[in-house]
Amino acid sequence: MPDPSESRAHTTVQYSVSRGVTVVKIGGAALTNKSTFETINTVVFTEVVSQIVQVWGQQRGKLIVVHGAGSFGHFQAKKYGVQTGTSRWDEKKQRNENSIQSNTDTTTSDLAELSMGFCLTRQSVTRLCTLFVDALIVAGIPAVSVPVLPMVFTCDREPVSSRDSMQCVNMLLARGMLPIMHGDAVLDTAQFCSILSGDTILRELSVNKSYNVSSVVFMTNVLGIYDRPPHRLDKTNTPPVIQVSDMHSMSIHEGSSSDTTSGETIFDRNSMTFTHGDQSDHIGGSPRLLRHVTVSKLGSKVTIWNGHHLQRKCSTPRIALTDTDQNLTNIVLGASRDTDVTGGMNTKIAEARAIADAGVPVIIVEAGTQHSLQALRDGVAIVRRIEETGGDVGEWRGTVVSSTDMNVDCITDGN
Ligand SMILES: Nc1ncnc2c1ncn2[C@@H]1O[C@H](COP(=O)(O)OP(=O)(O)OP(=O)(O)O)[C@@H](O)[C@H]1O
Ligand SMILES: C=C(C)CCOP(=O)(O)O
Repeated sequence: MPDPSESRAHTTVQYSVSRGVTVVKIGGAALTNKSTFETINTVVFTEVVSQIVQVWGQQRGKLIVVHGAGSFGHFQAKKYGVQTGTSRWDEKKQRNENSIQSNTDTTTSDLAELSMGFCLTRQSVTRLCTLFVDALIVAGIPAVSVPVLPMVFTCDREPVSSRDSMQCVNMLLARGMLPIMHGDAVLDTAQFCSILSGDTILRELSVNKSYNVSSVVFMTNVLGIYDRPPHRLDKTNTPPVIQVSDMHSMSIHEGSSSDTTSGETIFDRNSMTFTHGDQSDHIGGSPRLLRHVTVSKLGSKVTIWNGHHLQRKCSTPRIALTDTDQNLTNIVLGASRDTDVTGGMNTKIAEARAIADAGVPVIIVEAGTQHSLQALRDGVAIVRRIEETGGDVGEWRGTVVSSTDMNVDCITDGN
């Protein structure tokens, strides 16, 4: 899409994006108190804003921020089934296909209800976005909320966006402004509406060739990916177990029946490698933080079935695992919260894998910490160091997901 204002000579400063753009997702688990309806985690929220202010001089024109929903949006989406849209009725119809009962009236009122759920979900996440953007503006950052609704729609929950549709984000970067996007309710061509997770927006931005994305940072409420759920909540939920040591394909079964996006995941051990952190990463001798997850495009034969009842194949995201560390036998992913409609850590790892597959290194780090500040300042340097030292990054704590097919040195650094 041509930009009329770009074709005229003007005196506006054009910010260079030669170094590459950093796309950061601030997870809802960090920004909000996820278990209490529409509440902010003020400590982390304030620290996140402060860290953006600290890096702004260096990152102006090279930073895109996406935030998650946390205790905003998920509750409404769950209540009204926005994530599954009309597909749940199609499923029901299929199951009852021998029934002669007409359901036209039900469908009309159900659609009205679903529409209302769509509106309420959007309003809720917009409220969080307004709080976040307001805080950034008060702190002196030219933050601009960019809704995904007109840019991205989904087809069977898979995002569809054109290169041009995201042109506006590039124009904001070039003008030295900070685009703020967020997970949202979007229109779906097959099932009326759907939910687009902030995690998936990061994948869209990274694989969309309109952007020169050099690194992606997922900030959440834990240090990174652990070999088992780091929180008590997850342990009570019958977590799925991935048998990485198994010679054959492995399967996991999600524990929570109310999570609308969880299902069965099959992992192929031939294309992901894990490197553990050192002993200091052990918390009370239990969960171990993974420092480096290596993704290989080769042999990544993986399938995810979305939804317990749908049993339908989805082309992405795809995850694959390989164990080269003899100490590691199981990776356990906690079932996502009952109120969470976007799949929790499972979705994050799947999207991180897809992004790494596209050649962009990913960092998963705890928001509002010295580790997130370091990742914001120079994520590529962290990835390089991990690649070069095999996992030794000194005091830094987090998980790097990168591709074995990717030469990190090739990522341009204009400075
Ligand atoms: N093996 C694991 N390693 C790390 N975290 C895990 C693991 N299994 C489950 N988790 C949970 O995943 C949660 C983070 O995922 P979640 O999707 O809630 O984060 P978010 O992206 O910050 O939130 P939102 O989706 O609302 O934006 C953590 O709180 C952690 O307890
Ligand atoms: C509207 C919703 C629920 C968006 C979900 O986005 P996420 O929290 O980034 O997964």
